[in-house]
Amino acid sequence: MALLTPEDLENINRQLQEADSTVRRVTGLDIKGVCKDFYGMTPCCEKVGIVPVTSGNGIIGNFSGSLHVITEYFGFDSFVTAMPDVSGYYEAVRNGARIILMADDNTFLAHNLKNGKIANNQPCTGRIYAEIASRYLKADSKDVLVVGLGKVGFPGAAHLVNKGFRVYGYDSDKALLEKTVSDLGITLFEPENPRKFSIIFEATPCADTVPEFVISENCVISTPGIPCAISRELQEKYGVELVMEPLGIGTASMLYSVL
Ligand SMILES: NC(=O)C1=CN([C@@H]2O[C@H](COP(=O)(O)OP(=O)(O)OC[C@H]3O[C@@H](n4cnc5c(N)ncnc54)[C@H](O)[C@@H]3O)[C@@H](O)[C@H]2O)C=CC1
Ligand SMILES: N[C@@H](CCCCNC(=O)[C@H]1CCC=N1)C(=O)O
Ligand SMILES: [Mg+2]
Repeated sequence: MALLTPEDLENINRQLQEADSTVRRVTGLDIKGVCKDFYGMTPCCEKVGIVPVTSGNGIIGNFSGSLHVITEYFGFDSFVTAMPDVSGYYEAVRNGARIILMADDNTFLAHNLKNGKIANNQPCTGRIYAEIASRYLKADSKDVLVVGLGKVGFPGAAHLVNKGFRVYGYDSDKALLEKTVSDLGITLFEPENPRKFSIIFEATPCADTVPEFVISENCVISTPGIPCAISRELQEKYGVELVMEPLGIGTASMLYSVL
């Protein structure tokens, strides 16, 4: 499980603002606008209780604090409980939380206590980054390259198929790639038959997973993957619109999905 580090989350407010301006350039909407359109709901100050969890690798510095900044940025009223774990959950409910946000090393959830809806960060992240990529105003076709078909990438690829895009899929795990190609009916991307894409979605825990020969001028690379899928040098050489942010866009997607 690729866990966030406190460094990934430094100055999350600036990272969110930078990502928001890229999303606005790419789609014509800000992140809130994409979430509203995608989920058909808007928040009206729901109270969010953020509960730190000490299991496994334990509390990650900046994680709860970043969720506080992120929830407020998207118009929610949030608080981080003083206690972690069960005591923290109790505290959140007693203090009027409508939505609980908490994460162990394997699952990061949002649970709306009022309507019973529950969300998992991995599919919510995959879908929202795929949705942003699919709304690229300057796309030259409906062809999309998806690199990484795991817990985040697969739901994103499935969403793009449902939206009628022609998905070319790649994953270093050949067995997984073969299964996904047949399950989703997508096209196997073969690096030996290079071609360029104006829309690329990446969700892997490795750097430099998008090769130069698929990058077209001013293409969008929408990637929750950490570390970054392309080098700063390639980003500048091709004027790539890079939609990449470590926690906030995925969290917004979770919250809107449980409204
Ligand atoms: N920015 C955000 O909001 C979030 C980011 N993440 C990050 O997204 C990434 C993916 O997360 P998961 O889908 O849960 O991981 P996962 O392990 O379920 O899937 C990753 C997939 O990438 C493939 N892969 C690894 N190296 C590759 C390469 N060089 N080329 C092509 N495919 C390669 C693996 O075979 C695997 O199928 C992780 O870095 C995780 O930290 C996860 C959740 C939220
Ligand atoms: N238990 C810890 C949080 C652990 C979060 C681990 N999960 C990730 O790092 C995932 C979530 C989005 C991206 N990666 C705490 O409460 O401080
Ligand atoms: Mg994110």
